[in-house]
Amino acid sequence: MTSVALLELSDVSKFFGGVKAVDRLSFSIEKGETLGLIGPNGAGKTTVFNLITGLYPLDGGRIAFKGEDISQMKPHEIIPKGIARTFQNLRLFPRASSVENVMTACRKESYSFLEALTHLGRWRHCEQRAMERAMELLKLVGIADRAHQAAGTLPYGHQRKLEIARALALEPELLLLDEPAAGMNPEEVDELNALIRRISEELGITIIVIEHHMELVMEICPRIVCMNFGAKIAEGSPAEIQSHPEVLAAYLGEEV
Ligand SMILES: Nc1ncnc2c1ncn2[C@@H]1O[C@H](COP(=O)(O)OP(=O)(O)OP(=O)(O)O)[C@@H](O)[C@H]1O
Repeated sequence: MTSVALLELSDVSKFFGGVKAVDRLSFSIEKGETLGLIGPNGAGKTTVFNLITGLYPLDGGRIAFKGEDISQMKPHEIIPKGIARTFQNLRLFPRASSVENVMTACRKESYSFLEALTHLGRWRHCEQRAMERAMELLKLVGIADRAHQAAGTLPYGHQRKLEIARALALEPELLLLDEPAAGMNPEEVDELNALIRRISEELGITIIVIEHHMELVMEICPRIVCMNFGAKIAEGSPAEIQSHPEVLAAYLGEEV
């Protein structure tokens, strides 16, 4: 029996008017892999994440998660299947504390309206469990000391880590990271490198990472897909990608 890829994109397309944002793109990722998705600005990378998570309907092709066709599903149907993401433009609740931001994603058990109103019964138990889990995740990403600070007042690098903690609270099998190193200083990028490895190795989560920080991508991703103008132009190991003529041409003037 052949094994089924965790996620498989087959001939996926998305058009915005005359713009081919994603053009017959195919790639797959196996459970446990960390895959890099790179390409120049406007190549279509974020649109790929928006298609995988159901934010946009596909104009062509098919996306399968664990063998199940999720192409027509909405985000609220896809997320519980085990796919979580972070956003290029952060989407935190800025006035809520860090721990509250993570707790919004943790809560899974249900309680009655009356229990919520009175803060009694299952409500108290659920809140306690969610708080403990959220604190564990803040510790994992290295910002537990900022648990009670308003998210919007955190340094930018910390906000990025907080988004990762919130995505992890959904207990995903597949984590999509959209430019996690954006706005981070070199020390924070090193910490992010270690964090992504821990998420992969200790939590066993499969990861696709969109990133312009080439050194980081080359270090953490054994396999990389490179896009340009919506299409895949190369796929391979960091060494193969760095010497690929089409990749070099796409990044003309930029160091890969
Ligand atoms: N909602 C939208 N409406 C219209 N055009 C869009 C929309 N989203 C993306 N596009 C266009 O689709 C193309 C791909 O955009 P996308 O954001 O996916 O690229 P990207 O590779 O993530 O770029 P970057 O690295 O700059 O974030 C671009 O030409 C962009 O302008």
